[in-house]
Amino acid sequence: KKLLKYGAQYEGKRTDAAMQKWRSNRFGQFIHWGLYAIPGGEWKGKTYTYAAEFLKSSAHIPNSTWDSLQYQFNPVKFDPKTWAKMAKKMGVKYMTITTKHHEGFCLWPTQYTKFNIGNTPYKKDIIKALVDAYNSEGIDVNFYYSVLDWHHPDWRYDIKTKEDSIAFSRYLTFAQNQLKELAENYPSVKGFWFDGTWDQSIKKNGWWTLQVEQMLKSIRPGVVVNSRLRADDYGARHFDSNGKMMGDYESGYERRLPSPTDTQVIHRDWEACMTIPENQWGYHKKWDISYTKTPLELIEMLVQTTSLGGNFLLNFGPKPDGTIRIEEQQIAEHIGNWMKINSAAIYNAGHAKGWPRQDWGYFTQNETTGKLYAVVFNIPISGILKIQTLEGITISKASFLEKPDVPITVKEIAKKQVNLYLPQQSFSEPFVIILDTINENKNKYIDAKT
Ligand SMILES: COc1ccc([C@@H]2N[C@@H](C)[C@@H](O)[C@H]2O)cc1
Repeated sequence: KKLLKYGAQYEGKRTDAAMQKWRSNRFGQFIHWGLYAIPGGEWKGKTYTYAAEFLKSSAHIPNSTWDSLQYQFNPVKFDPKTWAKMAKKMGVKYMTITTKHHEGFCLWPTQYTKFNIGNTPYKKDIIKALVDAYNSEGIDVNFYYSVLDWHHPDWRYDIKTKEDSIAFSRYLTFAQNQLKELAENYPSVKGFWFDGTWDQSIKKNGWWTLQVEQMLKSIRPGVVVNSRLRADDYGARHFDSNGKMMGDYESGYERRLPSPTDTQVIHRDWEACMTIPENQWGYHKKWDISYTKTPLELIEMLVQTTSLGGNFLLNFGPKPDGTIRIEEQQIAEHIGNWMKINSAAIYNAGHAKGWPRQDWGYFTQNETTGKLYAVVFNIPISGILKIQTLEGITISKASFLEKPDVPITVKEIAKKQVNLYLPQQSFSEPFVIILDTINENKNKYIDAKT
């Protein structure tokens, strides 16, 4: 065990109300919006297939050229209420917005750099507009902030010389001032999502990452900070050199989920963030240059994440004119229709402890009432859902969440084994079954002697 000054500050899940709200939200909308939306993955007539928010590096564009995009940023069709209403209908309870991505352009009128929304034709504070619109729909707002900054002259990837060290300490002061500004000027912010913290320069300054976490929590008590901000005394990230998670939730699942049988993640808070295309966070003019996930795939990811006690953050990349592309609107609507019927299995729900992984889908369990849900994606040929129950428990009743009066026959066939006989009907969407459980009659079954 190492003695750490900048390691994990506490162990186990936070139990305060703010964290319980963050956890119970479960489903969030990620929004990546910045200057990169303007070229949308294309430069000088060439289409770049790598992530559109990385076009500056993919196309080797110098700062002077890239930064002048700010004089073109004018989302004349931007209406934050339209975005917030779409998000509400989709069923998200929180939204995470890029206040500043790696390009260094700030969507709020920061006093610490001119490279911000105030110096664009649009002028207005996009962050304030989004916070107000989403909060008025009852949706919590978190701020994504990239520590990595391609624009700022004092950014360093590594600290090799005295000059690097002097410049980078100026950068760390700049970044901390911006974060203080964000925490103070937008008091309803509920969390900070840090990115761009993988370089040596940050790993050599773990102290700063703890200082920032502590500063944010003193300005905004209850605010939630992701593990990706944090580096410890030895440069270990997300988990300190003693294996303890830093920050309030693990944010290592990016464009991937834990396996459905990963029993590690259920012990901590975590969040998976997901693109709809294979790998595009910012707007790309060409939607189908890669595979794009279907609503059903995304719903299954949301349910799988919930079943493992995590949050699911689905990304949208708005267009430079301020509208949401039609493909994303259609996916949002499909997911929203599903959530309207089935959100009881998602909101304030989490891992159903002790219930083994099943082939037909996932168990989720309401954290307050203990109500147990089976979310079905794969109906067996037999039409019988075979359920292996928790030790000592059996199922007394099963009913469809959407149509409680449609009977589902329940038959206990052996110890901890129950059959649910589904009605002969076709299902076009994943569906939820509420399971009522009782203690099983212990000596009803005889185990074989072997
Ligand atoms: C392969 O390196 C990277 C670096 C940054 C990212 C950023 N993290 C995501 C949350 C997006 O912001 C993406 O641009 C992705 C891959």
